[in-house]
Amino acid sequence: MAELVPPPPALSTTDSLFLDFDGTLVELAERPDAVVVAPSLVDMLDRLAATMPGRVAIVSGRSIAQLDAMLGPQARHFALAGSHGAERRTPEHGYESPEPPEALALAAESLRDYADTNGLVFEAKSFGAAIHYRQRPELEDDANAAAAAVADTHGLVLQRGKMMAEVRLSGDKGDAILGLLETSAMQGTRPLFFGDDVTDEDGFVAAAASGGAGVLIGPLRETAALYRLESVSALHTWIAAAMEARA
Ligand SMILES: O=P(O)(O)OC[C@H]1O[C@H](O[C@H]2O[C@H](CO)[C@@H](O)[C@H](O)[C@H]2O)[C@H](O)[C@@H](O)[C@@H]1O
Repeated sequence: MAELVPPPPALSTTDSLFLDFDGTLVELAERPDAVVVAPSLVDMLDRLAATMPGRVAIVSGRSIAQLDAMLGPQARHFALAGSHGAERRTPEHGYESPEPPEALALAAESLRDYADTNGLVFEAKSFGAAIHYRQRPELEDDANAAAAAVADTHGLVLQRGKMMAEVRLSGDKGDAILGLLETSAMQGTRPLFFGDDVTDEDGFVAAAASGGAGVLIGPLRETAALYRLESVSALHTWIAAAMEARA
């Protein structure tokens, strides 16, 4: 595997930034609700959004409600694609989402039962539900099989993630990025997508196909990303340097 270099810290008026949340902007935690969002990070994102009006987006597996709760009112200053792209909020179009099918609620109930029975963390989301086995890693195969069966029963998509399995609506982060690139602020810009997880690979492919690039956060692995940054804090440093270079 060839090593990947960091992206040049150069931002132009023709760039758009797409940022994954968990493991990219914030460090992973033991539980979904234990993530720490430093006020300094929110302030930095706010300044970034002011530097690149309409051209900063968070693209996350989290729901927009979860992102709002963690980021506070400043989350309104950038675009959000939540629930792996099933819902989004942009300055141009406001909030957009499909009607959640009844199957989602039924699937969530099944996953909650499974999590309760097995001592796993259950996470309810707006367009999906997840079970987390970080506290019981020995259940990885069983939890993934259970989530796969629930997804299959209810016609939903199985999404594997870091120490979790989720059932959700179809679509992916690549679709989310391509959709956001059609908004007037981002049209024709070069997308850079920063992400750490396998769920971010669709986004790396979409960014490259649109003339931009993916940036893998964390250890090197097989990836469609063109660049790599070592860690969450390396990304924070990169954003600060990129803003400084533009100032
Ligand atoms: O697309 P992302 O913004 O990276 O969200 C992906 C999932 O992130 C969260 O789970 C992950 O982070 C948790 C907190 O650090 C961690 O405990 C868990 O093991 C990770 O998988 C979130 O809870 C999920 O809903 C997101 O889909």
